[in-house]
Amino acid sequence: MSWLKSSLTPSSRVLHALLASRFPASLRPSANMASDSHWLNPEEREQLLPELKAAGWDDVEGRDALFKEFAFKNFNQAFGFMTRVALQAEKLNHHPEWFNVYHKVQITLSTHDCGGLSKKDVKLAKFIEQAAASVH
Ligand SMILES: C[C@H](O)[C@H](O)[C@H]1CNC2=NC(N)=NC(=O)C2=N1
Repeated sequence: MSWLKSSLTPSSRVLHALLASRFPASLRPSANMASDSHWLNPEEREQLLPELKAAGWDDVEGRDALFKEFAFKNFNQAFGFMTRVALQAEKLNHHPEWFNVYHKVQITLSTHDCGGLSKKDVKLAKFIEQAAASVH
């Protein structure tokens, strides 16, 4: 990881230290830069996560994951939303962890393959936001 530290800018070095303190090395698998399913590095997090946080996605205590609860007018709207997300999840081969009770849908996003957040989670979260916004 020393190469990573030396290439970090001061701000991302601070973020890296924060991440390192929050996620022990055993939980930070080696970054597989080959695909969108690699663990997001500090720079990618600085770039990609603020937009989702502003939309209401939160960190999950003790996990490198994102969480958001959606509330719709009724169950039909909630389930229609879930159906659209489910079809996109299949297309992306990237699936949410979710819970639905009546008009509410709770969604947690993380990438099993890397043990934390990846670009696939960001991509799915953005689709989820669009799907929720188009429910009338
Ligand atoms: C074998 C298959 O590619 C994997 O199980 C896919 C499917 N859906 C997935 N969904 C999520 N959230 N994380 C994954 O790592 C993942 N991997």
